[in-house]
Amino acid sequence: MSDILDEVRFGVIGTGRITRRLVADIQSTDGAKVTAIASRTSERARWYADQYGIPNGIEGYAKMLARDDVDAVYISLPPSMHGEWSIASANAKKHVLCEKPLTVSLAESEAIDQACSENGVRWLDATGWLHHERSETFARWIQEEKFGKLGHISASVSFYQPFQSGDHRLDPALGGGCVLDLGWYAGGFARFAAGQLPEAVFAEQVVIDGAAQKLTALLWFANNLTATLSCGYDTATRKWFEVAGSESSLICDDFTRPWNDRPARCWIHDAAGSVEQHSFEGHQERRMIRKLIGTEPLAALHRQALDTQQIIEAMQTSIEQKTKVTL
Ligand SMILES: NC(=O)C1=CN([C@@H]2O[C@H](COP(=O)(O)OP(=O)(O)OC[C@H]3O[C@@H](n4cnc5c(N)ncnc54)[C@H](OP(=O)(O)O)[C@@H]3O)[C@@H](O)[C@H]2O)C=CC1
Ligand SMILES: O=C1CO[C@H](CO)[C@@H](O)[C@@H]1O
Repeated sequence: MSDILDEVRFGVIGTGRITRRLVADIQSTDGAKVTAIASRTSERARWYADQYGIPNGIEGYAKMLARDDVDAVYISLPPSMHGEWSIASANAKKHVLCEKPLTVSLAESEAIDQACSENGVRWLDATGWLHHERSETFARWIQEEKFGKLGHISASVSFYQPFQSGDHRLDPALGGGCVLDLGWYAGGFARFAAGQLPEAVFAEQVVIDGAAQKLTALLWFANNLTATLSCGYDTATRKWFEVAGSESSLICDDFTRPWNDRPARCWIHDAAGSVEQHSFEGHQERRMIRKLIGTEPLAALHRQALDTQQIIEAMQTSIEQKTKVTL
């Protein structure tokens, strides 16, 4: 029996920067295709559909959800709109692939999980790196204690962003700011490597032009495992992740979305000074889409997403109250 449904037809909501990448990823995934794209305006919907070879360009997101030729929805909107449209998609009996960050609060993320479960549809957040073969290998290595006893995790995620006016990343009302936008990657990696929620979190942000543009955080896990997170929009692409153990340390670069035309790398440094390089081929987004439209349980990925949302919420509380927050 195939682990993939015969053919899953995706509708896309939103026509932003990342959409064209994911549309191409869906179109090139076995068992998936894009049948419709919805925009706030008919002009943009039609232009986008023509440009990217999508059969239907639709004005208004709700109309997409009423279509019979859509089985799953990819939601590519500013973060404050993720909850509303994911839940509406689930209630319309469509599977949900929602961009990161899943939502702007743990309660809203849990509501997506509940709506999908009540409607018998599947959901994933579009956090591509989790699905790369490299990440799955890290999880196995950590499980096998390849690095010895874990002592520290470090995650740095930054992009140099010369913002254009109106960018949702600068608008707190749209879920903007790097605590959610980039903290999702860094906090998510810490949760992934630790395999659990932290016991406590302390975070600080730097606000520039009305939005958080830098984030620094400390996380404390059980058994004296600690993590440091550093995110920002003010330095050139910096996507380093490190897992340090009693015997060796794992370092990897280009973490969030390794380009498809070059291998994803990592290095293991041991106490004697030797360095081992590993390379992984593979297309993380296609693997992610196949998991969504497949039949394997997604509970562990849901837990990862909900825990990441909880870490972000704890960081937001810590920033607001200027105190260490216990989870
Ligand atoms: N997985 C990844 O690697 C990446 C993920 N992302 C995530 O994808 C999502 C979208 O980001 P990005 O593509 O940069 O966003 P854009 O600003 O480029 O696009 C967002 C789209 O949302 C729609 N929209 C609806 N209401 C609003 C509003 N009030 N303001 C702005 N746009 C609105 C618009 O589509 P329309 O007008 O057609 O309806 C717009 O094109 C975010 O959650 C972001 O975090 C971003 C980059 C990479
Ligand atoms: O997820 C993301 C990765 O790339 C961007 C930089 O262009 C981020 O801001 C974004 O939201």
